[in-house]
Amino acid sequence: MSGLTAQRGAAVRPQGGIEAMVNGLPVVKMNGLGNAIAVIDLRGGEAPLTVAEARALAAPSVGLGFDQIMALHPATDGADCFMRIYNADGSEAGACGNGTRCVADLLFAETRRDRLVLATEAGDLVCTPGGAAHSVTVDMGAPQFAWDRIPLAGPVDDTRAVTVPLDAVPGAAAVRGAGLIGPASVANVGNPHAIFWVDDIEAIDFATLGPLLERHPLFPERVNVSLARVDGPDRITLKVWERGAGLTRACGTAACATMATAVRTGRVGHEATIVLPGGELRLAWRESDGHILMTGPAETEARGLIDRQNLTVRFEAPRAA
Ligand SMILES: N[C@@H](CCC[C@H](N)C(=O)O)C(=O)O
Repeated sequence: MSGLTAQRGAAVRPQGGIEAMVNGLPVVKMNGLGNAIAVIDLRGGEAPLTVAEARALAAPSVGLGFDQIMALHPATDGADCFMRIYNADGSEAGACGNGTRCVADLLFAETRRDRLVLATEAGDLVCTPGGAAHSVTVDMGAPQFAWDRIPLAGPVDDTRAVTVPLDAVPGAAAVRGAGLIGPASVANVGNPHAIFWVDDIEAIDFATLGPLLERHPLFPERVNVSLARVDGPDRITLKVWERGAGLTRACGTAACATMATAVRTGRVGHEATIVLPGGELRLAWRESDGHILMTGPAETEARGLIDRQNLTVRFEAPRAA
């Protein structure tokens, strides 16, 4: 069994690769370019995770160490499953690019199919194999740019260059490198993103500025914040402060939003490599339908069972090589 398997008395869904077992919820610890993902299977009809459960599972003592949980629920409208996405702070998100690749990688193995439709609150995502082993291509849909779809706090004519006044945030203007932050390009790719185009990413104290920008009053639903440096007509280096998770090794949706806004502002062509601290993603903005295609890896680290009563995790012993 290649999916999220676990040992318990009786499998509820013997056909499934991600089987709900009677003494715990199966969980797979994965990563997409170092973005830490926990995939939890609730397709047996178990109750959705609560904010408190998601937060408790994020505690370092539990050992899951995730940036996001992808919780799988029964499919609706013919999709292969419905995904609810939780950040480490317990908040829910409409999209997670790296997590979607992780789920698709598990379900490719479980279903032996090479096309999956994964439903989210923000829409259906079509996943296909990305070429190399455990590489996945996700059609992330069409990005939105209207101010009220980001959303922003008030009308802005040109969302390609939005001024984010630092004096609205106590202390922000004094942070090292804050003066290097110009207007942001904003986009919603199932979740909200602000991309600041900079020449020197490392000159900015992002660990301090990131959380201040995430909660800037311009963004009523908070925002994922990226620092982007254009290295050439098909290459961008990116560092991301994620809403609800902080600095992560990679953020798939940030790469998608960066791609869309970079094309929109004439910075790159329709295909590019986005370089994140955890590695590279291939991005394409398809002209025929305006959809963003993201290709990158998914990696499985460990499988285990969650005891939902006590919110603890027991990992399977690693298999002998
Ligand atoms: N890591 C993700 C994005 C997860 C959600 C985000 N933090 C939000 O709250 O919108 C990705 O790979 O896209």
